[in-house]
Amino acid sequence: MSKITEILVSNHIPIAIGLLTIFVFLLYNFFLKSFKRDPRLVKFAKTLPGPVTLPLIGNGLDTYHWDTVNKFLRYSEKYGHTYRLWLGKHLLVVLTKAEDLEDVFMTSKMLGKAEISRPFLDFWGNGIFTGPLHIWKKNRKKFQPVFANNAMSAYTPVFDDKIYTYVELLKKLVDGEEFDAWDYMPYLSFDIITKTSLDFDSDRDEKSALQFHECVKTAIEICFAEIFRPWLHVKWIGDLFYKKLMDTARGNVLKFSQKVVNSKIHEIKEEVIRRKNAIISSKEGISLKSFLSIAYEIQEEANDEKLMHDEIITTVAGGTDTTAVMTSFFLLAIAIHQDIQAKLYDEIFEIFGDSDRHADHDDVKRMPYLDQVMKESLRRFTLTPIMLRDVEEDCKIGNRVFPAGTTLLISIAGIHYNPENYPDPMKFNPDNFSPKNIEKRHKLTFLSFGAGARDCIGKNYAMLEMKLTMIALLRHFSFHSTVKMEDIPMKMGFMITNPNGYKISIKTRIRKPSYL
Ligand code: HEM
Repeated sequence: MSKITEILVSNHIPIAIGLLTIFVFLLYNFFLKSFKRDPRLVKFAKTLPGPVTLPLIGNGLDTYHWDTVNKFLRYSEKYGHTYRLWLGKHLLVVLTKAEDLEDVFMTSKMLGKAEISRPFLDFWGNGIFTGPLHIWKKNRKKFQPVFANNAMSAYTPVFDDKIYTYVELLKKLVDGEEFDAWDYMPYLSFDIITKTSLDFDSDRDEKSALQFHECVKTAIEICFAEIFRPWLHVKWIGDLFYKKLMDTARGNVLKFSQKVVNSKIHEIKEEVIRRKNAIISSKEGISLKSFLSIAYEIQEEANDEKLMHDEIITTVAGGTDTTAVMTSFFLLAIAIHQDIQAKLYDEIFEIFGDSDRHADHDDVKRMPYLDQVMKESLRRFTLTPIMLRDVEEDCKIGNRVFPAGTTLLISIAGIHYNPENYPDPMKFNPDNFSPKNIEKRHKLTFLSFGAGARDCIGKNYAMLEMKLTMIALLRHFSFHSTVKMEDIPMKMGFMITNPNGYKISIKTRIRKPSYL
């Protein structure tokens, strides 16, 4: 029998109530201290509209569940393009107006990732996605040449080789039942990113790919929970729920990274020497070993092996689910919109006719409609619906001065789904990206790859990979689906997904344009 029960049983109820009151009082004070808000932020928050806040947790009951990003969209309709939320001691200001974002992306005072997104560090560490500014500045510059536009031709043969392996696999599904594109796309993305960045052949090693994907998914979900459920901001409480899971996820991807480095250490060292003698900014300077050798150099300079693995994990994670989710959504969208698919194939036919020549980087540049459809997919299925940044010094954004310490929640979804930017925003309409329509809009109304100095370093790479994939697939197959556009659910976390899968069927492509 426990002490408290004994006390109750022996009729000492007042003592028990007293102890309970003291416990609740101590707990309240603990949270009061942990969630103490900066008076400057409190004063600023009072000037902004926003939902009712509760003591201590603020708007934690609005943001604790997985529908949070959808809620942000509904709040934008109610409170306008700039509104506030409190999560514990953190003041979040949600921004959804493209003009205001100019002030955010044009200054160096808002380059740091938000303090509230600290849980990301447990998985991605000090890699360029999450690392502190002084490390990010140095390392982003070092990796820039490997992701530059003129480096892409070094990767094109790999893209091509891996994509055609999947073309062969998909041939077995021709004229069959509907299947889930997701059963293929993550493996293709993983094969491509591991070969191009690590010169490592994962060759449809489903176990590694699946494990990597599961670990990243787990980490993203834990981060989402730890950020948007303010009671988990207290580190020991967050750890109580998630530390073991997060440690396992990180441990598994680390093992993969260590396996690759150990198997390649001699080649990496040779490449470090070769790169020192090459002109790095030219495409000849870039090879499949460049990324790994830069990561190795970073480790040597900082005398910190963890940093090399942080960079490897960051890039492999950044290059797997992102392109896999987007190509899956893209296939589903064109399978539903046969007219768009026909127009896309016409553009492909215009360049290749019925030849079997494989596409290269230059072909891609001659395909404006493919670019439009790709951008519309990135908008309509906004992969990363939000970004978090901290205001490091007082700054003017729009017509307000934001005090240092404010967290900015840049709602990419809020911008992409705003009918003022894109009329009928839930319609899949590649004309949104016709040159005429692009010209009419503010440039920051398309934010799929972020913007400014901290935009997606892999954007050229991702676009080329996805476009080459689509060209190869469309030249071999036509895509069909019984799914309706309005029935596609979007689970909005830090990365959107479709919990129902991407159900498509395929037929052999008849190599004829629609006008013949
Ligand atoms: C459809 C594909 C992709 C989309 C939509 C996408 C989107 C984004 C966005 C929005 C950011 C900014 C995040 C923030 O500031 O919070 C970002 C950053 C980043 N992305 Fe991507 N990404 C894609 C593909 C890739 C690929 C293929 C790679 C690697 C090869 C990659 C690597 C990174 C890295 C390392 C960062 C951090 C950059 C920095 O902070 O300097 N991404 N991405």
